[in-house]
Amino acid sequence: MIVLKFGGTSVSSKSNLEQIATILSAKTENFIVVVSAFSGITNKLEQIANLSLHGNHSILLEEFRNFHFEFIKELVSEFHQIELFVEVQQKCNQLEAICESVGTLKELSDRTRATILSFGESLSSIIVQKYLSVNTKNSIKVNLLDSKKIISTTTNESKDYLNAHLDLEKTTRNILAIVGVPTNDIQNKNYIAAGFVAHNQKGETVTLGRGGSDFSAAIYANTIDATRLEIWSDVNGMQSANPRKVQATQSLQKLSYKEAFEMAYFGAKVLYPPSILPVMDKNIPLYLKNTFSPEQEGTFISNENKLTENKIQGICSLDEIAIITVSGVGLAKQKGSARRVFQILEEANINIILITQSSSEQSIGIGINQSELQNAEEALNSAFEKEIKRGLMNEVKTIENQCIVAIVGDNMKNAIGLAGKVFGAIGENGINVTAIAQGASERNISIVINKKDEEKALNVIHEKFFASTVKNVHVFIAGIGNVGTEFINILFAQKQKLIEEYQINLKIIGVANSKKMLFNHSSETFEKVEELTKEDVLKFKQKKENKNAKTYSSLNEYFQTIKELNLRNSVFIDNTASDIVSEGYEFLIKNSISVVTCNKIACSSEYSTYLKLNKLAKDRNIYFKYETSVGAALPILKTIYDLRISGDKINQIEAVISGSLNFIFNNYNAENQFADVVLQAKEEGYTEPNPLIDLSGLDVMRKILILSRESGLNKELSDITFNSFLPDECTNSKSVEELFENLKKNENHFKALYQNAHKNGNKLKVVAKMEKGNLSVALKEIPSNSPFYNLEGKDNVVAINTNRYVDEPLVIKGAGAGAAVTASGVFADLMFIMNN
Ligand SMILES: NC(=O)C1=CN([C@@H]2O[C@H](COP(=O)(O)OP(=O)(O)OC[C@H]3O[C@@H](n4cnc5c(N)ncnc54)[C@H](OP(=O)(O)O)[C@@H]3O)[C@@H](O)[C@H]2O)C=CC1
Ligand SMILES: N[C@@H](CC=O)C(=O)O
Repeated sequence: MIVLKFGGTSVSSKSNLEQIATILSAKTENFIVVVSAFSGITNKLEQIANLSLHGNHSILLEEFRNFHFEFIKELVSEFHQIELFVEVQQKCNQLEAICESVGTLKELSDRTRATILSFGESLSSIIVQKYLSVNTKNSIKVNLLDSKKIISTTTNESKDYLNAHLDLEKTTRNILAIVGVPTNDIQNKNYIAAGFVAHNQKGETVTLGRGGSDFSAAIYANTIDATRLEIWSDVNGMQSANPRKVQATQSLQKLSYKEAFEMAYFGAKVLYPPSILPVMDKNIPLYLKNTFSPEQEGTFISNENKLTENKIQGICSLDEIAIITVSGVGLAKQKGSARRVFQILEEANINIILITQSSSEQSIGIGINQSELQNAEEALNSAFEKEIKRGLMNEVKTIENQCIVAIVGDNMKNAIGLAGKVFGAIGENGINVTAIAQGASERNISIVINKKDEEKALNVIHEKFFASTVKNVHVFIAGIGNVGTEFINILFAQKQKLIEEYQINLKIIGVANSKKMLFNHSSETFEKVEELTKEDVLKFKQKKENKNAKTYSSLNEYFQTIKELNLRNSVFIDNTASDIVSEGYEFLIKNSISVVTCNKIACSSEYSTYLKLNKLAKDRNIYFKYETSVGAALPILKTIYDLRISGDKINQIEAVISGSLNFIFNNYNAENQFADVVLQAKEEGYTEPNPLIDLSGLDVMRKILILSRESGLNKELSDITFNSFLPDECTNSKSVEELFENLKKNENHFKALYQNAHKNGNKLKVVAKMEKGNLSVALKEIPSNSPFYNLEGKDNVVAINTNRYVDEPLVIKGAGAGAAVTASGVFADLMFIMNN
């Protein structure tokens, strides 16, 4: 014989009941069907109970009656309706009488509440029984078992009416007396029973707790030694996490009883935790199935705890948690002190969800429901009043608005490094851990964190442990000019491939330019943001109308929004040349948002800033990446890092590291004008937004400064020796237009520089040097025998001498400017972060 339980949603429409009839008629064994109240009915009964205290229950009671009447009309023919109408009317009369007395006495005890709540299942079981026996397609005769009479509990204390304790022995006798000892013969004796309801020793109606219909079904299964228990709901079994909070969850095909218990206890609503024990007791296989997709495998729960290779089976959470800490020297080495704490809480009727104790024994952390915090605090402070006065104990400390994230899996036991991986993942995302608990079984690691980080933590851990889960990366961009646009092109060109081959989904969540920011949000509060499409971003770049594009008063608004969105795996990309943007890095990194930048300003400002940003990122286990700040996508910083980490020492660097200046001096000749060549370099995207930054030598100075710092020197811009090749008039230009005017005016100066070099058979190049701890930048005439002489177009070259590269330098050479190559370097930095 088998037991099946159908939840509220499964029994709440005619088509659903047809589905149930089809499922039942396919069964080859006799069965007991346990049903919940129709969807929403138990909540309605709760409201009726509460309103009856003030005599205001009539309208809802009428709704309750009408709902059942209407549903009956929909389900069965007129001939069968009368009988059911009478049943409903009788029950409603009883219910009304109870509510009236509650109103008169102005007293609503748990005993009365339990009776009121029991009407939902009482009616659903009668109505479903009728439907099953008279529906034309799959008529099934089922006998009604009166759960209220046959499920016995030991309850007689007032607080247990709503959460009664099962008397299994008595219940078994009661059930077997009716059902008989099941045999393998098909006797065509099937039953239906109300879930949730039972009676106590005094014969009063009690309930088995919200979700108790699962428990009822498990009790029936236990008592009749069922060959299986099937719990049918509207989801495909137990999921690896709550699909409302975690994207791309997976159905768990196999779980052990203990794993299922942990998952259910920590919030997996698909199964009421107490239901596990009765089936585990008799090793009865438990199936969680979807009424609306019966062909889906669902979840199979059994005694076997090595069913899957998964180290982690699921991740779940409980919110509305508070942590209360009892501490003081009086706790240490005092036998029974922990017992006293727990006893005080038990006497105050407070449920303890989690416990941690420091090994010094001087503090005990206890996780409880936030709603019980005040009572718990008062109870403990008053019980320990004397000890607190004597300084042996501290007043209890409380932390509110917490949640517990629980990671569950039998195979976590002895899985080395697993906890490290979990804490690494959440730490990298800036999530602070308030408390940790792990049972000796190692089946559950519980982490207490701030409630605001709940979804972030669940998703981060889920993405880390479920291989087929696509990891979402949330990208925030500043700047969609030359480099920024190419970056967008690369990202969208690669997006699908990254999802399919690398399980990484790059989502652009925000973009900003010098005046506006854009997020794809539907409410004013930015509560839910969706990713931006390529079209959104390009329209924003073109400054086309978009109701979501917001003019900010300061870029801090953008930074603040990024922080408040609190999305996991957040990366900020700076594709600007703005100091306002680079000033925000510290804030972002402090909030565990990695930064990728091609903007050189931060790393070439004060040494202390450069150091601080790198240290902050390292401390938070996140990334600050700026490979493209020197030589665009050429792997220069990476090479220096690799050399140094392997114990080498950078002794000298000689480099041409301005793509624009190399291009300009390669293309400037006797025939053309200097200003025109500079304009061409600008138009081709090699110069800085303001070419004066290149021509003044500042760009090259910033780069050699960054190289020196990466090589281990503590240098400032003011330490660099530099002789400008620009006439003062050009250097003092106040705008890009004025610069070009001044370049034209000073054409003779540039021609003279060119002709001098040309006459000597040399080429002009701006060379940066780090030698014996000194930095210099200079425009030089390069003779034809120099390796730099043939450096074409916008190319860069960096020659590095080290302890290992002594006679011949290590040389890195290639395109050192250009929007496309730079964007590819920015993208590579982003991928580096994702892959690490
Ligand atoms: N081009 C190259 O070869 C290389 C460039 N780089 C670096 O790339 C960076 C970008 O260069 P490029 O794309 O040519 O520059 P662009 O001038 O083409 O684009 C700059 C972008 O930054 C935006 N911006 C400016 N100020 C701010 C601000 N305060 N807040 C937000 N956004 C702002 C601009 O917005 P708006 O339109 O509103 O002005 C624009 O979208 C520079 O730092 C450069 O040094 C690095 C290596 C090589
Ligand atoms: N303006 C720069 C571009 C890259 O940093 C250059 O000319 O090299």
